[in-house]
Amino acid sequence: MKKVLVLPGDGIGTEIVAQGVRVLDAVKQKFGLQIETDHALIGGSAIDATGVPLPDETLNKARAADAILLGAVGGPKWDDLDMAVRPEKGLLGIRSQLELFGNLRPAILYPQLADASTLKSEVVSGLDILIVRELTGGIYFGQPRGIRTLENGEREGFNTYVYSESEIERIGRVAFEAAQKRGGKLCSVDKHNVLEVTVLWREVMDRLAPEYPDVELSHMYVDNAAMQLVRAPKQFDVMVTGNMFGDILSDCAAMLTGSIGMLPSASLDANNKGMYEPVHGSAPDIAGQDLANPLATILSVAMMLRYSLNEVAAADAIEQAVSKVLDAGIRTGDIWSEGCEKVGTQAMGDAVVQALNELSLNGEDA
Ligand SMILES: NC(=O)C1=CN([C@@H]2O[C@H](COP(=O)(O)OP(=O)(O)OC[C@H]3O[C@@H](n4cnc5c(N)ncnc54)[C@H](O)[C@@H]3O)[C@@H](O)[C@H]2O)C=CC1
Ligand SMILES: CC(C)CC(=O)C(=O)O
Ligand SMILES: [Mg+2]
Repeated sequence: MKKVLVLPGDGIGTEIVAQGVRVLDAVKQKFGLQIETDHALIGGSAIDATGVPLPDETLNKARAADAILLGAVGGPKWDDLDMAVRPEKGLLGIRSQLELFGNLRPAILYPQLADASTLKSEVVSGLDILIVRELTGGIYFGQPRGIRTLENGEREGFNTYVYSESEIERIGRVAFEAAQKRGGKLCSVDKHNVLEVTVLWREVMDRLAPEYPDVELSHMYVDNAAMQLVRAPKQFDVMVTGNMFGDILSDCAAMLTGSIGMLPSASLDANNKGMYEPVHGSAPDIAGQDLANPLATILSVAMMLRYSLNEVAAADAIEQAVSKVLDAGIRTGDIWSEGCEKVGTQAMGDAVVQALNELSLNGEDA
């Protein structure tokens, strides 16, 4: 029996994870999977219930699980330097405690959503890129950090952008291996002209390259990468970058696919144990209104089945069910376009479950 820990979190986290769990239950039934789920608190809801954003009980359950499904954390109620996500706590705490350094963020445009993309369809049609983001180091974790008062009474805030060679090498290997399995192109994104840490980053990527002769490595500055992502995104296959640049570039890539509500992610340790979550946050502006798009979370369940639970057929079935729902013109508001049926979070979950149930086990319609 495999164990999945479910961490709904805050805001829309509870709404979207509920749909993800329904879809997981549906594939369990369809494929006879032996997977048990348990729930725990994280983020603001954990602060409210226990006083801390990452209770020991949650961390212990996470360590014992084969995979974790997370919604999102944080919100204005806890936004004292976002207590719910801070590195030593909450979301960044669980990522670093479990050493989930390898963050895979695929940005795929479903052809049915070409109209929802912010770019012209000829620029994005067929888009399929993978952003590999280092997740447990870099400026989000570097020490020292803080806000201090200077002698003149003025305050200054400071953070440290630091990566060791071994941290760069291990994320580099994840990216090179991903590129080998995909289109054979890897673009490493840095700010080599300004930041010493990324001089080292580039050096390590170059040093790894001869071990992967089937991968064509290139380098790009992050400002240009942001521009190229919206100018000609199909030039990219796999992109690898540090924690903060990857955070920003993946939200940018999200809009190429129509909405941030479409982007799933996997955060993996060295043994492919993983936490799976949508790329977006807790969206307090739409929380509790049945407006959130649950597809990023549902697609994260598919990634969980593929990467950590080794249930590839079930993962494929979820992705096919999502595609069928989009074929049928069913859309949440964020991906809606003229002529489509606008539905809420729960109805989108209903539609995916129904499409799954209608698939035959060899992937064709029943
Ligand atoms: N992984 C996580 O748990 C993350 C947590 N956060 C936290 O979330 C809170 C809100 O952060 P924001 O910067 O507003 O980012 P956000 O990603 O929560 O929202 C940005 C915009 O995208 C929309 N949006 C996000 N997910 C959506 C979905 N599934 N369907 C439709 N629309 C969606 C929101 O309504 C909002 O207009 C903050 O407390 C932040 O710290 C932010 C990013 C990631
Ligand atoms: C706390 C943030 C780093 C979360 C976030 O924006 C992300 O992981 O994409
Ligand atoms: Mg982000």
